[in-house]
Amino acid sequence: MTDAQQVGRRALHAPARINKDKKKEPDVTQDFPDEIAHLDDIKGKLDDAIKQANDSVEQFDKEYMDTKRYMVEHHGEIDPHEMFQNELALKQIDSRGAFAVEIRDKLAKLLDSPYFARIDFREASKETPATFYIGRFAFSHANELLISDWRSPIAGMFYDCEVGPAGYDAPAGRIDGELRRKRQFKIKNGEMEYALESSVNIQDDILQRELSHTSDEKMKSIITTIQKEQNLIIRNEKAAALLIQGVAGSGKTSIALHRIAYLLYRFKDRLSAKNVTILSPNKVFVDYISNVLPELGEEPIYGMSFADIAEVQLEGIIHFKPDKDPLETDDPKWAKRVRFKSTLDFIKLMDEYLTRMPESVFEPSDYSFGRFCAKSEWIQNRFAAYDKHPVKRRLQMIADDIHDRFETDNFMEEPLPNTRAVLKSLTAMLKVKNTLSLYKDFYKQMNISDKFVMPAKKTLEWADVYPFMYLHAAFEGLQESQVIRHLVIDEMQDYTPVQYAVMNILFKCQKTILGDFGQFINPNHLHTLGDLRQIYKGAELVELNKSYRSTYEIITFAKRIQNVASLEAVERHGDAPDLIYCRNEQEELAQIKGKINTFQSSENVTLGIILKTNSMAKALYDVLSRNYEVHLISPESTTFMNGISITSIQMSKGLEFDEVIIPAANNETYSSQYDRSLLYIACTRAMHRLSLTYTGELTRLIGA
Ligand SMILES: Nc1ncnc2c1ncn2[C@@H]1O[C@H](COP(=O)(O)OP(=O)(O)OP(=O)(O)O)[C@@H](O)[C@H]1O
Repeated sequence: MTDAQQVGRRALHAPARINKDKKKEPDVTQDFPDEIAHLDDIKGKLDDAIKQANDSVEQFDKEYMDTKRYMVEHHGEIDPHEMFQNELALKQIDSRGAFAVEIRDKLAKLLDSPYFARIDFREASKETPATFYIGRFAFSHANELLISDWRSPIAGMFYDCEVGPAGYDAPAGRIDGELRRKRQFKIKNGEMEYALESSVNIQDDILQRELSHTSDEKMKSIITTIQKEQNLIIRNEKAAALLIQGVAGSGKTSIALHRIAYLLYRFKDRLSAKNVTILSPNKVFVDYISNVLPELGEEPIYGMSFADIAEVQLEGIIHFKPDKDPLETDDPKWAKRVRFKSTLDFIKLMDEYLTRMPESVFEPSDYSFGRFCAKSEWIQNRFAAYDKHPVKRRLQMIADDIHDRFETDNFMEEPLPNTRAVLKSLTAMLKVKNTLSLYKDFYKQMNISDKFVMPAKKTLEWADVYPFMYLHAAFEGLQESQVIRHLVIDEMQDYTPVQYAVMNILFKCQKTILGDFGQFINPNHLHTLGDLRQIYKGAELVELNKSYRSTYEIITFAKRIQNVASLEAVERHGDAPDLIYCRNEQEELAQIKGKINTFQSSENVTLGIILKTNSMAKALYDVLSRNYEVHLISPESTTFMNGISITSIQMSKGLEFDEVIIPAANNETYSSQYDRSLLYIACTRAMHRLSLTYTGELTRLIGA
């Protein structure tokens, strides 16, 4: 921070963990008496509003009970019409009551912390500035807007602009002017903890203060400290597909969720939480992020995995095996098959096959019924005309056409075949009857039969599931989603081009796709960010290079493992990572137990013990659970909990812990280039403290 900036700000209550030099702490009441008075005023008005909201909730309750009682007491006497009217009334009271409860709950949350910022903005056309307080939700009282929602256009200036010339895009057009003042507050339990006047964009020390907190059980909202580059992503309304490549801890997941909250607010008339879904790596992660949207006053969104989608699409068509853990599967032929199907070239191969497929599988002949006839050339022409549709749907459309044509010609009212009978005859003209035969044919035609192996009858291995769906889309068609209007794909680097190709068929909607190609988890995936950009040609790509999660020391250490040149740490300091040599495994276990004991007596809330594989995690869990209360996060787990978690690197993706221990950090366990990425992921899960224990030689992946 420059001297000028230092002068431009007055910290009224220096953040506890940051300001280590013991300056006299400023007094909030003395330095900002106007803000204390304003807060009291707002609290009074919120109290009023809460009372009114309570009255209205009680009123709806009473109305509901009265109507219900009336219906019960006059059950035999009420005619069906009146009964229907009463039931309708009940439903309406119920939904209005639920709305009143929602308002009351929002007000109660506001009372705890009504706002976190104030901006004074003078529009160019006006003489005096207007004051806006910015909070989690908007609040109006007696027709006066007292708090603006953080997502409102005007609030955008708080994140984007410094004091001086500023402006924002209002629904009616651009409004320019001057930002005269920017203040930030921390209000907790209705009390002002600190206030800060600032001439710089979001204060670093407030950010640091937020980051230096110990973790919560679930991911939390970051509206008070959203950074300018993050705000740009959150408020991007236009991009049909937004690709966010961000280093570990850069806030990708957090921003994606805030973006959803923003879009739900901005397009409330056409977008609701049920129109949004997030594709994420596992159920623990879905649980971990589940609080963010409710905290922002929105309904939670639905989370699903690629396997969930495949199950829905392939039900009754074919079975499939779950993906194998590449770290625990020693099968080079399988690995080769998986690698082969993980590239953009593989889609190109499928596309090459698909351009010829319709004509090669359908060989029409004349279709006749009595004196009626549809010539093969005519059928062929109709088939070509419907080339935007899957093969089997085309046949359905031709069957309709034939039926219509015969009916038009049928002036003698002779008996005619129904469409189903016509379709049956047309289907008989197909050389391939189902997608499985087609899928096999693809491998045969392309001379790659060795790349397709079925683990059991009518069962695909995981690497074939999405390629199969891709062909199925062209042959029979997939069930495209009409409900989903925004799709979020997290951990984008984990999915192959063909999986994206299928997603694009299923979800023709706006997409936020985020991840980090520096955090590769699957050694058998060969695709790159460049491939993804080829798939999403018109997409906007945003890169985030600043890591907010971990201390400077942890990030500097992680860079010794994987030298991501662009990776930048925030200036938040902590202990240097601890590298602990142990003579043997018993000693290593004793060291881990020592670290657990220290953790238990510290103020930290979460400790992650992260091992390379799921089976290593299970083995350590079996030992430690004899003496400690520990949670195992395995692929079957569904929830994230405070306390001590033992898990694999694969399962730790997307999660974070106050403290992380990485056992077995030796050459034997971590040696390949691929292990580099794994170790990097494990280290960057730590927020405040990191320890690595090892026997033998320390992994050589940790550079100087
Ligand atoms: N502007 C911010 N203000 C406060 N905290 C932030 C900010 N941006 C990110 N964070 C915090 O940084 C941490 C990492 O965020 P998040 O998990 O969204 O990052 P990510 O990029 O998805 O990480 P990874 O890829 O490593 O899983 C979270 O604790 C989040 O709250």
